[in-house]
Amino acid sequence: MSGVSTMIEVSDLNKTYRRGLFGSTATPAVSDVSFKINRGECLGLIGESGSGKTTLGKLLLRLIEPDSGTATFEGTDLFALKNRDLRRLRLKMQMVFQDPTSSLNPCMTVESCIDEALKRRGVRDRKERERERLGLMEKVGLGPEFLRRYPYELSGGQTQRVVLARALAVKPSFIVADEPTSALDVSVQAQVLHLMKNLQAEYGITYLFISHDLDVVRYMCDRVAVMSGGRIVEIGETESVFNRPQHSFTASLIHQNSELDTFLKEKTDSISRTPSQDLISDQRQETESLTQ
Ligand SMILES: Nc1ncnc2c1ncn2[C@@H]1O[C@H](COP(=O)(O)OP(=O)(O)OP(=O)(O)O)[C@@H](O)[C@H]1O
Repeated sequence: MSGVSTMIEVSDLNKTYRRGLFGSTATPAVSDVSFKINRGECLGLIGESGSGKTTLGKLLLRLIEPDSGTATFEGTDLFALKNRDLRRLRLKMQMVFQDPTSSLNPCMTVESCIDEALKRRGVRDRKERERERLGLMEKVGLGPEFLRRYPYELSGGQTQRVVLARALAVKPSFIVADEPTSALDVSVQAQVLHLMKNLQAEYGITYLFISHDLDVVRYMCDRVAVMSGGRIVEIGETESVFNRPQHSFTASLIHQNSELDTFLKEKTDSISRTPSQDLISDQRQETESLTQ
């Protein structure tokens, strides 16, 4: 593809969690993982629970350290960075977690949360921060009145919007979104996904989008990587992976998803049909008995 440039390049990344005396209990989480993320794209990461998706996201943000392997971010060796250089790079990378409520400090108002992020970016002027705060709130679809609220005074969807505003405050170029909407109601989920897509288009943000929900991944992502047992078993354009999976694991994941969809649809249909049909037939019987 012409005009495609690499933002992140990962080679042979490995991470094993160790616990117990001298690390006697080992859980391999990421094994020999290599892939690229292009600038401005949304790369989806799917796979069964425990396959290493979150660990991979955390490794890319240097929230945890790898055992071996390399990763570059815009050509810079990610794992060689220290202190100030690492702090500077961290401003370009943000993470949005599944549970928005635990992402915000409960003792800080929305205003202080966003203000802190702006200060971290080095915006010294108070008036300038105030202007940016209002602009960010508008971008995520929240009025200025929300600035005075504490996290416990927000709904799940509003909290995730604040989390996005705070992430945007540092002007990131890369966001790891780990199940960002799975704790939200379906209608709110759609609004937040739509917002994330708009923000991506407006700011040219690159996403690593981790999700169990294949429909969400299909809507959001340009390409998708499939993880199983700590390895990436398949990576490609989203539609081609969904329509022509190359790996048996991907095929079974898609199959399970469509079976689940059918099951849930049948359940919802029967739940929404049964009471009203019962009610109609009850009413019919009542009417019939009244007219007899
Ligand atoms: N801090 C930790 N210490 C020890 N083991 C861990 C730790 N975090 C994760 N693991 C283990 O590493 C493996 C990969 O976990 P990870 O959270 O990356 O998977 P995941 O694909 O994101 O799962 P899920 O979809 O359920 O969130 C799992 O076996 C998990 O139990």
